[in-house]
Amino acid sequence: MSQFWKPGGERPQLLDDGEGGVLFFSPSASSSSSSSGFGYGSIDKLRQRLPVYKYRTAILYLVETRATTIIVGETGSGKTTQIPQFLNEAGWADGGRVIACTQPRRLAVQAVASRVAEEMGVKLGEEVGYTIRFEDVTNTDKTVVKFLTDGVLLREMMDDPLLSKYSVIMVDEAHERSISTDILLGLLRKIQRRRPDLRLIISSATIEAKSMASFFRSSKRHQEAGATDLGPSKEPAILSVEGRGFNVEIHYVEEPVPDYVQAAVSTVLLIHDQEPAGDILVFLTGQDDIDAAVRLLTEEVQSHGKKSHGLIVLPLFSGLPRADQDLVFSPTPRGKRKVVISTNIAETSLTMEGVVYVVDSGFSKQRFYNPISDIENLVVAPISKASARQRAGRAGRVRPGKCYRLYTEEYFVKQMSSEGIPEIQRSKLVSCVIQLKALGIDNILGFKWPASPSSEAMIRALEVLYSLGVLDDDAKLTSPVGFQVAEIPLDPMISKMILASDQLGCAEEILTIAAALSIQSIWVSGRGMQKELDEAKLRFAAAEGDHVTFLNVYKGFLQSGKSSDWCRRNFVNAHAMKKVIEIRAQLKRIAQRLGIVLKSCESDMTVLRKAVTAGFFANACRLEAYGHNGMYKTVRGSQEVYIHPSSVLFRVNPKWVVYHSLVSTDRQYMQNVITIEPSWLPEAAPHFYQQRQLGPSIH
Ligand SMILES: Nc1ncnc2c1ncn2[C@@H]1O[C@H](COP(=O)(O)OP(=O)(O)OP(=O)(O)O)[C@@H](O)[C@H]1O
Repeated sequence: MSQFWKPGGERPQLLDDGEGGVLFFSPSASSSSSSSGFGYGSIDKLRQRLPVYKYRTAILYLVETRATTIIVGETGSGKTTQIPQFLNEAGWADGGRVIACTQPRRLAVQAVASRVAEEMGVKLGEEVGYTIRFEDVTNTDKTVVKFLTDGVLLREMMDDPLLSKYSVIMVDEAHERSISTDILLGLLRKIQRRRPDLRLIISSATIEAKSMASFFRSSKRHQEAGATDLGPSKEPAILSVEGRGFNVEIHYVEEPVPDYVQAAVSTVLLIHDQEPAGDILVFLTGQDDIDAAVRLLTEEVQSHGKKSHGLIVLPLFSGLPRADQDLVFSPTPRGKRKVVISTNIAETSLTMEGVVYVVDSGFSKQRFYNPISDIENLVVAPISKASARQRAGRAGRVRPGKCYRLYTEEYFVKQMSSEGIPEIQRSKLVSCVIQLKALGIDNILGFKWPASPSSEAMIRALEVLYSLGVLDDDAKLTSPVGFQVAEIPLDPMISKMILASDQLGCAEEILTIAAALSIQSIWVSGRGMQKELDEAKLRFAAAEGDHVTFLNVYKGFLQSGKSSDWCRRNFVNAHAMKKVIEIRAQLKRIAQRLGIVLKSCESDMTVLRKAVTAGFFANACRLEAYGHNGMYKTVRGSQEVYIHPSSVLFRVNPKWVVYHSLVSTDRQYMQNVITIEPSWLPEAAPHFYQQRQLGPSIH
């Protein structure tokens, strides 16, 4: 049975609800443990006033005596920033050991590490550091508290399978159930058996605490009643931290809104007009929505409308260059109000000091994969109640706040699902399988997951990896290709494309393409000005397709001296181009480490198209019916797909193409499309495509 604690006393008292249930604190806005008398004092005083502080002794006692502690607490209760400090103060980082705290998102890792360094009065990168993909701000001799993405911790296992330098690993925001979190939980469970000294903390605002506890519970044989001389008890403890930050008043719309972007913009203007000072954080779904909202608000500001006087409008999404992300966290000038328009990257762990108002569209972009058709879509889908609470929790962190939900209360109560579906059950598993293989997990189908993925999805992934030449007949990583692909921290299809470009002599161009494919779009959103955007695209359009068009835009951008003005005139997203340059520089470093020769193919686009095919052959499609927007079928699954209107090949009807991704609206649309020759497919993946499968295409 799980055990519960209440605060107070040196040695915490056991609290049991009698039914093995978890004592969740009500998410309603009515209570506020720290709002009264919370003045601005020293950092120590602020720390002591956080709800989690009262549980300091209980947490340390549990970590001492239990292998796994599950901590459930409201947003803003202080889990992320305080628990690693408690552990450090209690000596868990003595003797050269390190305390790790993982987050699903890079932005949260950076922000939380800076905050904890500030609270501890140390320089970021010394006692407190962080590591995210492509960026390591730690000091091997000094760092005692390290924040990192769960993906990076998985990569660290490749060099140190038992994660031996860590004394405690805190997996934070576990409720998000990202693929990397789930893989990590599965592997940590294995590591625990070999390292009784390792302690795990799983923390979240809303987590299925009991199912998580049973996942970490050992078999009966290993169970113990309490701590013994042989080590900590294997029985996981559940601690529910009661109390929250400041009051957040929730407002709902009375009627469903027809256009959430427009509704978000109107709500921002209304708040600005009617509410006292305080920044606004708006949650939309992706770069396209965000660009549209930023434009609508900026136009309003530029027209000097009274309603928007003093507004500073800033976008926030993962593809944003570092300097622009930093703007979001910089203090708001006196007399101004910042409006940050974000994807769900701002949903968890972040504290933006000035934010008093949150506007929640109720949607986010989510991945959905169908293993039968082998199609993965990124679709705009309703969020869960857990996400809605996280979003509201971005207000009320340093003072009371308000959250405006752009959906009705009835919808929230009756229709919104309480938790999202774990990402592992709705994603393609190619990257996940290669990671497990690289970690020496041979029996992938027997791996114990917190939530099992479908076996069809597993088999599909094994099949693709085999065709990519990454796995051999015994389903082991091939040498060198498999090991190299596993080493590049990108989608294996992109990694394979990069390796192929070495042999084909076009790595210079392919690195640019790989960088452009890893951001959402290099164009500004077409909302409301599609015609101008289409005309601008024509200036760069290449007959071969979008990948070569990227190269033309990239050249133009460099020739303009990376000018924002050039971007504006050409409807190119300046933020996105700066990010492409950043990512390309990182990829170049990786390529050099792998010994890839950075050669240019100059104007030979055939080798470049062959390199793309070497990675993306599984996404090959054949034209089935000419038309205004011709109908294609995927070669493997015979699924009906169409070229997306944003592609330069829209309406061109090329006979054979490969695409980078699919998006589903009224139909399945291919995004980022390039023309190929069918004879390249069996060349690139002989096991995947036999010549007879390809058949004749229409002429
Ligand atoms: N950068 C910051 N500036 C000012 N206050 C901060 C900052 N970061 C954290 N805080 C304060 O510490 C509190 C606790 O933050 P913390 O991230 O530890 O909470 P949490 O329980 O992990 O919540 P969540 O799950 O929402 O991230 C915040 O509500 C805020 O009052």
